[in-house]
Amino acid sequence: MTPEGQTLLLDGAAALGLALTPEQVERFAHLLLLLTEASAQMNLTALREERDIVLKHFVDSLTCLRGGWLDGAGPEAAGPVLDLGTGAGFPALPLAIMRPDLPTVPLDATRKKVEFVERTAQALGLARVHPLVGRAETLGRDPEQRGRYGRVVTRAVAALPILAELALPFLREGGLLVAQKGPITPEELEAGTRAAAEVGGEVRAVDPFTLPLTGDARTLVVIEKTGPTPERYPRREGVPNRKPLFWQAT
Ligand SMILES: C[S@@+](CC[C@H](N)C(=O)[O-])C[C@H]1O[C@@H](n2cnc3c(N)ncnc32)[C@H](O)[C@@H]1O
Repeated sequence: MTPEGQTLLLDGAAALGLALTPEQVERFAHLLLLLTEASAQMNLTALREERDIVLKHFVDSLTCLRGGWLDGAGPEAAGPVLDLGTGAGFPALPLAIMRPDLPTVPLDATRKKVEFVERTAQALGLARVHPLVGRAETLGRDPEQRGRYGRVVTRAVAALPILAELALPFLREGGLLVAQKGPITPEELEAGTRAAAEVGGEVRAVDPFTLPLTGDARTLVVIEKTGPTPERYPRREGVPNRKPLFWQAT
């Protein structure tokens, strides 16, 4: 990582109230190198410039720590953290760099992305990261996965009603979905609120903010699992996206 990239990382994290240790900066630099090398070989992420990766992947991922919603996750009684639709490992890998104590499960339907996340977590010495390949619709019905997690994080994956249907089955009651999104319309929020109620959840917080240094609009939406998810959810693969609950697919 160039000195300019390191300054952006430190400034962006500081704007979120996070002071990075030299070891964390070193791990982010290593992640940047591995991501850049792998992106030359396969279609992992659209971002190629160091500035974009640092701000729009690393700092953006760290915004899942806003509000302290992930506090309390991790111990056996609270349950691990699932990153639903992790892609090249966002937010899971930056989160694990900040919180190596948290058992974190990055999940994605695309095997080559999950293999990249697994190799990278090993190379960075992030021993509590255990990636999983598969569709959320199917894994959310697997008795080993359903109700296993204390938190689900998810960034840039789907509209809120779809996320509610895919994520809530994985959570224990009292667990939280922390969804990192761009700007959210009142219609999407309304549909997400109704979908959450349908699958056993309630919206706890809607936190609009701007991404440090870029000024891009972001929203953190937090949904608590307040009751059981009915057996019929999630619906079979592809249906939540094609026919989102209470929402017109675009
Ligand atoms: C736009 S990418 C975002 C990746 C990453 N979260 C990020 O912010 O860079 C969406 C990812 O979600 C995954 N995904 C979408 N729907 C999924 C599902 N139903 N089950 C598992 N993975 C899914 C896709 O394979 C893709 O890698």
